[in-house]
This record gives sequence, structure tokens and C-alpha cells, in this order.
Amino acid sequence: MTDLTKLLQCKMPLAAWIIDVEHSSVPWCNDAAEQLLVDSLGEIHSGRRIISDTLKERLSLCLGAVEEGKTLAFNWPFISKNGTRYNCTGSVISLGDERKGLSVEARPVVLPSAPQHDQDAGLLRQFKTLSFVIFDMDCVCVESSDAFKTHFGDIRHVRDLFAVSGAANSFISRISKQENLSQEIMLSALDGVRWHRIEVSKNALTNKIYLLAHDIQEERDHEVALYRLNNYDSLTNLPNRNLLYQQLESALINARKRQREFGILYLDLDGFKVINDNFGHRVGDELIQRVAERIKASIPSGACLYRLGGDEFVVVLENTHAIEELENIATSIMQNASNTYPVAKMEMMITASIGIASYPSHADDVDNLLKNADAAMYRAKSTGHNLYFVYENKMADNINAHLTLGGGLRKAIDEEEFVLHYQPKIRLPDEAVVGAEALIRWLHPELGMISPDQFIPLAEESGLILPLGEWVIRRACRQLQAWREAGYPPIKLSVNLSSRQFMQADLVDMVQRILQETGVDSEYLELELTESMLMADAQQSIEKLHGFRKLGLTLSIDDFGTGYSSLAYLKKFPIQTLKIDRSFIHDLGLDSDNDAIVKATVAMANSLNLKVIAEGVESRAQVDVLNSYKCQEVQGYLFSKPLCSHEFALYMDTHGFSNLSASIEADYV
Ligand SMILES: Nc1nc2c(ncn2[C@@H]2O[C@@H]3COP(=O)(O)O[C@H]4[C@@H](O)[C@H](n5cnc6c(=O)[nH]c(N)nc65)O[C@@H]4COP(=O)(O)O[C@H]3[C@H]2O)c(=O)[nH]1
Repeated sequence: MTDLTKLLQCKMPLAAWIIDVEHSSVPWCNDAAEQLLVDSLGEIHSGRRIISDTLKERLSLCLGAVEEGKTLAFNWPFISKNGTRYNCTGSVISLGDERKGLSVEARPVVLPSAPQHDQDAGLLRQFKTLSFVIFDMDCVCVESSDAFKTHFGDIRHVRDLFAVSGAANSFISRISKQENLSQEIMLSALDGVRWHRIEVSKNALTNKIYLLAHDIQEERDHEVALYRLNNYDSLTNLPNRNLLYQQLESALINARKRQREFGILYLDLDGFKVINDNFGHRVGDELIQRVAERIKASIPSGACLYRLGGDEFVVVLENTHAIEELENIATSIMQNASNTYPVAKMEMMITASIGIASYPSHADDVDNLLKNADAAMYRAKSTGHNLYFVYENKMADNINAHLTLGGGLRKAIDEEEFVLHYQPKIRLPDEAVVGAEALIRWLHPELGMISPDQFIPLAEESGLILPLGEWVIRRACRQLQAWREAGYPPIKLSVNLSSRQFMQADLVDMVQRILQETGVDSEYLELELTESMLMADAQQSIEKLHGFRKLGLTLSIDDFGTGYSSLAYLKKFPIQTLKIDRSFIHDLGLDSDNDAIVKATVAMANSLNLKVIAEGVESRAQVDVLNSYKCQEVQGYLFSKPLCSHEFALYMDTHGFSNLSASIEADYV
């Protein structure tokens, strides 16, 4: 039970308590019951309230009747020590351990037993601390308690209790038809219109109407607060997962009944974790608020936006006719959401990946609809961010793989299921081995060897790339050191950095620490970065790259030509190497456009004093063309696939380094 619920229960004007019949005790009661029971029900033994044996016997019989299915709830009268009559209603509840107890509520009975004037006076005395009023049959006020006057003021007619005449009319009409009335209603008190719970009794003998009013506004406020707490996201004020499920369930019922369609868009912000990690949660929260406003402004008025938590949102659109309606919403969100956000004096950019699923085409229940939209979203994310995808059956397989790999990844880091493989880098034209690229592999206990293309995006998404990336750098340095200690000629080893890793605030310090720890000379470590990684925030990249240069590392731009780097910026980045992407090398000699690009890139790099390496070289013809363009280094299957450290040593043995004879493996620590 939440604290708020507890508080609410204590605020209830009706006395309520729980009886543990088997143990003859009252384990819980609210404030009103505490007052009522103080000397009326049971005695206190060692701090526990105990009910009498007679009551226990009676209640056991009642519980027995419930168990036999004869009744669900039962009533019994109760007279307090000051003579007030109450009607107690008990319903059966579970107390755990298969024990049953009773939840009891006591309502005061206001019907007088005899038509005498002193009876009214007695009632007024009895209820003097409560808002109690007596009307004649024309609803004119006859008398009221002091508490009533303090709360409602001097009223002449029952109408004066209502702020709106319509509400007064309907109340009068109901009381004319009914003997007793118990309801929650808004009444006009001295400090405003407030919610009340009223108990009304009409007595034909005395020709009077007795009304007892409890102010339950505070209780209502708590209920509203509790409702908001449970159903709305406090950061964005958007409805949350609870309300989403409620709307989806009701949309499903409507759609089934009327043979209609509805659909959802599942949104996940791209790279939000990076922002949170780098700029802190306060900035992250502010960005989420701005994004939520932007998404809300991008969807039609009939659609509803929910925040599932974190950076996940769902849009629901009921009564759709074609999938294009959902696709149009996705396009509109993507267009608006990707504009910059002024957050914490910065201009931030963030995009969203969106998955779409519709009832009945893609699922016929709520859980599968959400699951399939999530699968489509995951597809959008893994394809390239700021995209939307409509669900297709085969996506379910991907998401399963995603979950299995994602879950296993954390464990794999703990249990060190990773190894590095090394692909030789060959100098042209003498074709000597001058370096290697370290490439990670996951040796999955069940799935076998998993390629980095499959798990690096998962590691990026989950943030696990940070510990994993650190492991790669440490492992690569240890291997370099192991080769050096074994007397191998020094080679340059390059490691790949992922974009998230590159944004890591203490990256330069971390690399410096590893170099010190392993004793590797920094000139033998090269970092491979992609163009898009550097261009995401060019100014910050330049600073970070200078930090690495100060340490003495070499820097290389990987996949050159696939991104959108400008020559102007390239000159500003303190880099030493350009690596031409293998997509350009693949058709070398076959596609004149590619040839021209490669030739121009090599010429440009030479003029900027940068070394050029071509990756993905698979044929002798490609080597010849690259040689003629004056490309300095190559890497590719023609020379060798990536090799484990043992095979790499053998490769070195047979390709230029005669003293590489032993197989050397650094410790996997
Ligand atoms: N078709 C063809 N492919 C060739 C040839 N020569 C090399 N390759 C492959 O091309 C990829 C080169 O690495 P990359 O472009 O940096 O692309 C890498 C890199 O972006 C990423 N990656 C690998 N290891 C790491 C790592 O430790 N950290 C990070 N952040 N990313 C890594 O995963 C990508 C894929 O790595 P791999 O599967 O090992 O794939 C490697 C390599 O096996 C060839 O002649 N033909």
C-alpha cells in the first residue's frame, strides 16, 4: 500500500477497520475507527486490540456462510458507548497465508426511533461535532448542528446547499422519491463548492428529513493526486503506460465491435542515453520535455501521445482507414522533432526512430500490437536512425535476436566472452606487414562467433559500449606489449572507436591510463574514427583529437567517403590517415566513377600530407590500380582475413618478420 493510500484511508470520515477473526484481533483501523472503538470494541492486550469471544463466534459463523457461498457481505448493528447507533458492513478479505478476515465499515444511523421533539434534540446533541441538519418535508431548514453552521453558514432551504439550481432540483426530486439516500455530491460550503458524502433519512412519522454531511474534498484531492501519480508522467505531464494500456484495451473493444482499425506509433529517441551520460540528467530531462511538446504539436488532434518512460513514447490513433494515416504522422514527427532544441543554453539535436503497427493487420491484441510496433522501431533504429518502419512479420525474429543478444551482452562482458582478431595492414609497393587492425568478436557460448556488426549497435544503444570499448583498448595494448616483450618488431595497432565512446568525457584520460598501465609507447596505438562521428560536433571533436595527439597517438578516419565530411573541416582535424571505404574499392577498375573518387581521394590526402589506406582489397587487380594511384597501404582478404593472435603471429612469421615464431597470447584479464 502506498503512503498516499494510507493517508487517504486515515482521512476517511467513516470508521473502518479490519478484523482478524481467527486471532480475535483488530490489526488495522483508521482514525475515525480509533475514536469510535476506543472503549466500545474489544480490549487492548499487550498493545493489541482483541475482540470478545462472543463477537469472534458470531463472525466465524458469518465467514463460514461466505465460504459456503451463501452470502458475500453482511451487516450488523453496533451501538457506541455514547449511544450512537451504527450499521456495520463487513466484507471478506484475504489476510495472507490463506487466512480470511473482515473489512468493516460503520455508518451512523440517523433515523430516530420515535416521533418526539426531544428525539431531534437528542440527535442534534449526538451529532454536534458533525455537519447535521434537519429539514421539514418542504426542505426548509428546521435546525442544524453548530458544526453544520460553521461549515455551511445559516441556510434557510436545502437549495442553499447547492451552487447550481439544476443540482438542487435533481436532489429534491430524488429525496421526494426515496426514504434514504447515500451519495457523494458537491455542496456549497462557506469556503467554496466542495465534495461531500451525505447520508439522508426521511421520516414520515416526524415529517422530517435528516441530513448528515461529511466534507470529503481532501479525500477527493488525494484521490486525484493518487490518480495523477499512477497515470501521468510527472516530467512531461503526458499520460503514462497505465493509461496507454487502458486506451488500447478500449480501442480494441471498439474496433472489434464496429469492425474498425486503429494503430500505434512506437517512438524511441536516437542516442538519448549519450546526451544523458554526457550532459547530465537535468539536461536530459529538459530535452525530453521539449521533445514531448514538439511531438504533441506534430500529431493530429484525434491522436493521443503517451510517455512510456525514458526516451520512449507511443502515439495512438483510433478509427484509421489506411496505414498511410499513421505514416503521415511519423513523417510529421520526424520532420518537427529533428529541428534543434534550445536546451541549457545549447542548440541540441535529436532524432527519433519510429515503428508502426496497426490492428487488425499486424496484431489482434494489445500486447502483440505494442511488441510488433517495438520490433518495427528497432528495425528503424538498426537501419540508420530518424526513420520509420511499418511492421512486417520477419521483424519479430529480429527483435527476439535483439533481446537475446542484448540480455546476453551484459553477462558476456562480465564473463569476458570476447576476443580480438587482427587483420594485417600491408605497405605498398613492397607489401610488408606494417600494422594491424584489432577487430572484436563475441564467442557466444550457444550462438558461436558473433560479428561486431550484430552486437556493437546493441552495445551502443545500451551504453555497454563504454566498458566494452575500454576492454578493447586495454586488450589491444596488452597484445602490443606481449609482442614487443617477445621481441617482435614494433607494429602499429589500430582500434575502432564507436560514436558513443568518442563522446565519453574522460576518454583521453582513460586511454592515457591504459598506456601507462600497459607500458605501450603511444606511437604504436592508432584510433579509427568515422567521419560522421567527427562531424556530429566538429568543434568538440577537434579538441578531443588534439588531446589524443598530445598523448602521441595516431588518428585515422575510417570508412572515408561514406559520410559527409567537408574538405575544409578535414584540414582542421589533426588526423594522419584516411581509410578509403571498401565500397569504393569493391568496383575499382570496373566503375569509372569509383575510380575517379579513389584517385582524387589519394591525391587530396597526399597533398594534405595524410597517409591513405584502402580497405577491403580482394584482388590483385585492385592492388595494381591502388599502386598506380600511389595509395600507401592496403588491407583486405587478398592478404589475410582477421586472425586470432596466434594465427597473426604465424602470418607475421611467413610475411616479413622472421623472428615471429612463437605464438603469443596476452593474458585475457
Ligand atoms: N568484404 C570484405 N570485408 C573485409 C575485407 N577485409 C576486411 N574486411 C572486414 O571489414 C571490416 C573492417 O572493419 P571496419 O570497417 O572498421 O568495420 C568494423 C567496425 O566498424 C566494427 N568493429 C569491429 N571491432 C570493433 C571494436 O572493437 N570496436 C568498435 N567500436 N567497433 C568495432 O565492426 C565492423 C565490422 O567488423 P568486422 O566484421 O570484423 O569486419 C571488418 C573486416 O573483417 C575484405 O577484403 N572484404
